[in-house]
Amino acid sequence: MQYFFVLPLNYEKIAAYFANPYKNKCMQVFKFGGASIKSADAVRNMVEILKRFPDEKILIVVSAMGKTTNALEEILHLKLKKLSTKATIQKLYEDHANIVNSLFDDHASEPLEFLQSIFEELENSLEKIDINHYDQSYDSIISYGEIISSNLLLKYLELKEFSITKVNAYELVRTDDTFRDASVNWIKTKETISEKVKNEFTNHQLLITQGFLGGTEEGQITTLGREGSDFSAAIFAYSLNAKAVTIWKDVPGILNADPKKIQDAVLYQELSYKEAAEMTYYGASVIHPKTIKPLANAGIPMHVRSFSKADKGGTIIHDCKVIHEIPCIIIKEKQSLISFQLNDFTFITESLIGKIFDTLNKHHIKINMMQNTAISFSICVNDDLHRLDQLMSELKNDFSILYNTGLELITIKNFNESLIDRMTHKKEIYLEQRTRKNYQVVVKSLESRV
Ligand SMILES: Nc1ncnc2c1ncn2[C@@H]1O[C@H](COP(=O)(O)OP(=O)(O)O)[C@@H](O)[C@H]1O
Ligand SMILES: N[C@@H](CC(=O)OP(=O)(O)O)C(=O)O
Repeated sequence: MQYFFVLPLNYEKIAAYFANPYKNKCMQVFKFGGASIKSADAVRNMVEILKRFPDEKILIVVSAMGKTTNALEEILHLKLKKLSTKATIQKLYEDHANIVNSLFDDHASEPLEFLQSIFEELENSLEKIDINHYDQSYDSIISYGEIISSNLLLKYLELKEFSITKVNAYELVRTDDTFRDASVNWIKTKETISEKVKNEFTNHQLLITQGFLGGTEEGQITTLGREGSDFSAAIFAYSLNAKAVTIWKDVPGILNADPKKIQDAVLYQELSYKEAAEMTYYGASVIHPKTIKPLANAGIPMHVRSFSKADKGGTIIHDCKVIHEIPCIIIKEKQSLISFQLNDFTFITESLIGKIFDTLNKHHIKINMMQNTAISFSICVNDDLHRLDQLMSELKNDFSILYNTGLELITIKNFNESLIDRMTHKKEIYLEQRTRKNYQVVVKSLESRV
């Protein structure tokens, strides 16, 4: 008699191992987000961080400076509403020009020329946007933030005599044409990145590239979803089988709650990939939700460290067995609750739910929480007016639709009753769920009401 043993296999992990069995011991990926390059002083601080690693080959992934992406979104929306964009563009230009003048001093003329020409290009691109192709127009405009920051930082790091060159993520991270939420073609991306980047590292200590951006086979720029630069760092690390990724943030690392919202939050020194992925799934905005998977599959550790206290270790996310029992609070803002109902006492059936799911999928809307009753089906999703308008106009003939905006989704892992009381105090509860370990609630703050 023959016996067959069937083992549970993680095919992606095995494929990653065979594709690249040896860690690229000499290179790592650093990601600097908007906050870490928001001013001239912040950029000088970034230089000090890089000086701490003179013997390392580092691929630097940068986001747009400060709140540039929000400003570009505002410019796009003004343009689509046929309102004047002049003042907002001028302010964005001046914010960048002030940083350039402070950083480059006597050498500012060339970066200022670059800045002028790229802002002219931005204005020309704005003339070409097409409301019928909103997502594509969005990517063509919003991508300017990272293109500007990567070029300015390259020039500054050259001035500071680093051995550095730039590679463009929109030529290397190959995606489909799902604009605003592009999917990565991992095989092509890995091929392109390893070829190009290895080549450039033979002559340079540092490479700089844009976070958040990708590109289609046809050369159109795509974006990976808001706050997607952490994911970009993971894409590059995975493709190069880097030794580690470090994300430099304005917090000491990952805490059991956002320290800007919960005063007594405590730092995790280490987290397993699973725990970290779960936190991002529920909406911990410190890391983009797609970041952990490629790193976990390739076994690459990720450090989250403070850019203002670069001597501190922060949090390491890696393959470890630690399971934290302390409560973890995740507050996801800018939520909408949409309820689909039938007015004739028809029950909500699987086929009706199926129709809602198909439409959500078509418009790339992700559900953060859901619940059904006999005659209604409710979903909590991110406030994205453009996508939600499309969803509701497509389903309005089948359902009567109620919706509330400006809500918060609060998740408490390892909850206790006093914490639930604390978190729901002065809040109106719209939807509530609990399992043995997790508590979730959709609320509206009563204090913010007029
Ligand atoms: N659990 C958490 N631990 C640490 N920071 C958190 C957590 N949840 C949310 N945050 C927020 O994440 C922010 C850092 O992420 P983000 O603003 O995206 O950084 P960057 O844009 O610089 O990459 C912090 O300022 C903090 O307010
Ligand atoms: N600039 C993009 C991508 C990004 O990840 O930015 P940050 O690293 O500053 O969150 C955004 O704001 O969405």
